[in-house]
Amino acid sequence: MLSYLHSIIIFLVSSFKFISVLKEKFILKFSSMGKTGLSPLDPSSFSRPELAKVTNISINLNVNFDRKVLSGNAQLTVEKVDQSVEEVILDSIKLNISSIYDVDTKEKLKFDLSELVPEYGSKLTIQLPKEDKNNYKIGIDYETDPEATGLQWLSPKATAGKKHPYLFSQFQPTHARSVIPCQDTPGVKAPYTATISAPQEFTVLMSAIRDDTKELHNGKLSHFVQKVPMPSYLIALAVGVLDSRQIGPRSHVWCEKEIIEECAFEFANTEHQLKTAEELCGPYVWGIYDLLVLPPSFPYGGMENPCLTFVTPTLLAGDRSLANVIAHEIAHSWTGNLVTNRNFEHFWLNEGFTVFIERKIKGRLESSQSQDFDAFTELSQLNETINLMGKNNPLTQLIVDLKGVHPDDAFSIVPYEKGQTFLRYLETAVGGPSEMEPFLRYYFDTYKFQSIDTDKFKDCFLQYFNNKAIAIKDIDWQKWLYSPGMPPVIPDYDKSLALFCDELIDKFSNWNNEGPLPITLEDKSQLSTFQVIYILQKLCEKPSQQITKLQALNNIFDFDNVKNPEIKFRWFRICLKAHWEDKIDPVFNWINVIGRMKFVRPLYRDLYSWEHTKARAIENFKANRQNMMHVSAYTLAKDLHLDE
Ligand SMILES: CC/C=C\C/C=C\C[C@@H](O)/C=C/C=C/C=C\[C@@H](O)CCCC(=O)O
Ligand SMILES: [Zn+2]
Repeated sequence: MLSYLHSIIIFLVSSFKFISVLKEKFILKFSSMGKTGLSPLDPSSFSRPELAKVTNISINLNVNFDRKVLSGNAQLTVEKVDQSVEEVILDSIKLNISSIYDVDTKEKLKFDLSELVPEYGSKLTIQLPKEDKNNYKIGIDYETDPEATGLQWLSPKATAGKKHPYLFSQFQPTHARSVIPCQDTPGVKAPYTATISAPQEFTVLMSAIRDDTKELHNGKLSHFVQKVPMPSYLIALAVGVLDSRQIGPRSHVWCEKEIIEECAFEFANTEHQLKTAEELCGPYVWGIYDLLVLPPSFPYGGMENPCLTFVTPTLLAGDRSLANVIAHEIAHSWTGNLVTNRNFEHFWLNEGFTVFIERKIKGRLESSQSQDFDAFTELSQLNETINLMGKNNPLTQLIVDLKGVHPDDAFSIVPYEKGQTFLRYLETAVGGPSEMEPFLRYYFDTYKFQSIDTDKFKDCFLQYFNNKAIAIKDIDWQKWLYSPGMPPVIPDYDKSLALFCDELIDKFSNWNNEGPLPITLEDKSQLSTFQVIYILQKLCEKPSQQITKLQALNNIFDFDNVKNPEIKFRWFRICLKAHWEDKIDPVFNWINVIGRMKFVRPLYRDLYSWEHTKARAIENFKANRQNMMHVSAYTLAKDLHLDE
């Protein structure tokens, strides 16, 4: 009787398991997220790589500056993962597709382009050739829309040279689909090749190794190869009249000729940073590490496009003080580019790790005090951001739910700073850098060329440190990963570089505006750029200051004429908070030139929240939005409540 019962139980359990597996397979295969058709594995993509996946991308495109379009074709190698499927699903936004075919047989293939879902694009379903084989080569002839969200077409007047147009891309998070029909999810990695034809005088650069350039009678063809599999968001393209200068054994800096000297000087330490990163992380697999300094409208500080980091010219402080952004982009060569977040819900795996490594590079090249000082300063910025977003806002969690939320709307410094704080906490728990750094190399080696989620990292960490059961047993993973607001534990950072700054801030705050300002030129001469930034950051977070006090501070620091954008930005914010009318025009002049959202968005928000400048801010945005990249115009419209 007992054994009979036992058999029934085993039968029920295994049937239950079998049904669950079937159910899971069924759900993965047929479910779509509501009416949108977005993937259950990546809420920002229509693609279903778990059924049929793209394993290679090859593009042939012609650059037409007059029409602002790229036209040509993409050839995708597709592998069936589930042998029963008959189609492959891709992402696209406003691609004008003329034909889809089997590259080997030239047979036309049926396809269906779904209705456009704003910001996500259209699901492109392609019927695979009937022939049963492992790999299919699908050709797609198409051209991009002049408003492609991943491209910025600049008129000559928006460049330094003022003579030639310029084109650059920014594909992260989901804009590759506006240029290439592809599985636009970081869960899919593929090598790529590209042949780009452009007018003769232009240089074409991509996030790949350029292996050939052919002069044609009416232009030139540039050919690129990226052998390392990478996600679509790392494909990048720039076309401009460019100059270059070698800055290291594997590095050139590219930019317009007007700023080549400045760029070569500013980024002269790139090879030191690369070597330090390799000591920390392991071999650099991408061959070359070039930098492209873009025109000022580029929306981010830097973008880690493999082989060719894109950077904003706002890093050109003249004193190499902002080179930490280069350390950040170099660190991405491992964190993000080699080991990649499976979808953008796990973006902290890309960015938290990158900031953590960036600061370690700084620690080794400068000092552990400056490494901690950066973390401490940014903690203050994190606090400001979380207050703005709301302490209970689910988007302040490390792992976020992006169902129905576009990644461009979720972006903030939270995954960066809360992520690095978590890693610092883990490092302390396991016994410090001498324990954590070998683990990091093990982690990169274990997951190189893969896309992973947080569970994979957690498993790897727990398995690696299983000999430290007592040390790691109190880690509250749930709280760190899923609770909103500030990090649950703030590390005990070295604050020695903050002490003198805090003294000066107190002196300034306690000064009643009578007698001389108790901060002198001698005090100023003792401060590093980062200490000045820290002081201004703290003043930004305080209630508004009296304009006369700010004038006195300006007499010492000459903030009005400072070149460093990190200083200028915080100074402008303090001035706007004080309702200092003289500063309104300089602020508008600045935000009409630079496009880096880190600076432009808070300044627009400040202008909007001051009744006196609100209407002008809206009017100014409307007049300039056509000169902005899609992501900037899209997010600013929301900041200014114009999307309601
Ligand atoms: C929780 C966040 C969820 C999703 C965000 C995913 C992608 C964010 C997307 O909007 C693209 C980000 C691109 C970032 C590129 C560079 C940044 O590191 C720059 C940081 C700011 C700056 O320095 O200007
Ligand atoms: Zn980054």
